[in-house]
Amino acid sequence: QQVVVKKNIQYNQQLIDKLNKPHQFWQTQPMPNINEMDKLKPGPIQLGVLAEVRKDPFNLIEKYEWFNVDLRNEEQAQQVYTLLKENYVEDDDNMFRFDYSIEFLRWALLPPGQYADWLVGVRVNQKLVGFISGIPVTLFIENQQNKVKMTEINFLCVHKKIRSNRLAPVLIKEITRRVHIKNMWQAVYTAGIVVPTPISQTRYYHRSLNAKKLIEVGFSSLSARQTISRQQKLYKLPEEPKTPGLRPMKKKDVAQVTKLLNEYLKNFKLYFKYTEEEVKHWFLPRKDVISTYVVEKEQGIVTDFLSFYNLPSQVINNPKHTHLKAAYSYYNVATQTPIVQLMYDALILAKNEGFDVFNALDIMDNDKFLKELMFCSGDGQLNYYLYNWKLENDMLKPEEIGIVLV
Ligand SMILES: CNCCCN(C)c1ncc(F)c(N2CC(C(=O)NCc3cnc4ccccn34)C2)n1
Repeated sequence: QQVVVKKNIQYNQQLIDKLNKPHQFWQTQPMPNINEMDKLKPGPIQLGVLAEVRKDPFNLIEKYEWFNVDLRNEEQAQQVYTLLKENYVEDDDNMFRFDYSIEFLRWALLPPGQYADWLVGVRVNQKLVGFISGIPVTLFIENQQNKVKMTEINFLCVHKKIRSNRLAPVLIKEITRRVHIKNMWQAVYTAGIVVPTPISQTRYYHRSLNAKKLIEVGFSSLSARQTISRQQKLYKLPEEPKTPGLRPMKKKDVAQVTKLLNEYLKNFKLYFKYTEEEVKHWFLPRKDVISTYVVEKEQGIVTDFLSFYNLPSQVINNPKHTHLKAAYSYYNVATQTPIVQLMYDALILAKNEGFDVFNALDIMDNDKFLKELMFCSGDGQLNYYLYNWKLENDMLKPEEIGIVLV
């Protein structure tokens, strides 16, 4: 009886702390907060000093230990897969949870130049209970002069059973230390939640490909006048794409795709510059992970390409379906084909690959096709964050964002 009372007091105290000092951890970090926005000048907020970086890992509570995950090792990859499958991001109504596959995680977390100690795990008795990842990127911020080598952070996850042990802040501090040791002082990341201080608040849009399934899993709902068959007719797509010369990307297209992509991304205020090596990694088709199609004209000239990645969600206790098959718009460059036509073909290709829904953010030029192709605005908001960097005007519009994080 005493133990229960003690636990409740402790829990209530934590709630009171949260209400009194929200974002306790984030207030200690170099992120511009409201009142100092005006006096900070654009660029790094704190200048890092390599000599001052802690050489040893942060302390963990009793029995917990740091563990560098080797995703190439089948058993360790399984452990990360299971931790995420059971404990990663869910929607607000806890109906869906992301189910990133092992092959997807190898694609997302083993790019060229990756560091072995940037896939950070925490274990208790050989069981993985916490994870956070970083990959090296070169980000252009607001102009060509700000070319910043930094880390892209993702997949922060703590096992449901040990939440509020304050493990997440330690995972963030530890990966920050491992990035600082490499003499890098900035980071870029996204999250569905709002913590200090977003640089852009983007929205998800969804295009139905399999209306019946979306209703059966509760992703979509029918209003009074709507019926399933009317919805199916409304969202019906042709069997085959329209654009002549549209075909899966091959190795021989890498040089042309690299040129098209780097040229296109210069239009935005936040973008990566890709080497051919990186284009090979991020765009060459991988079954059930990434699909990329190019438009080849006469003499083998590639004028456009489209790409989308495969991120299924587990449907939590649904009698009929275990998964929602979702394709997510990745990067699309249309220099000759109208963007609406190119993306209409993307919907047809995704439907033919078996997807139930096609998701896209309102970033880059996406708002040029979202309405016309009957995307619906979702409840999901995705916030972009830059760690230790002050922008010229604090915020960027979604259409100024040129990076997609998976
Ligand atoms: C770097 N990482 C960012 C990507 C993580 N991504 C994809 C994400 N982050 C926050 C979201 F709000 C979100 N949404 C997609 C939209 C959506 O489909 N909402 C219904 C739904 C179906 N399955 C799930 C699983 C989790 C959350 C919502 N779900 C909303 N996507």
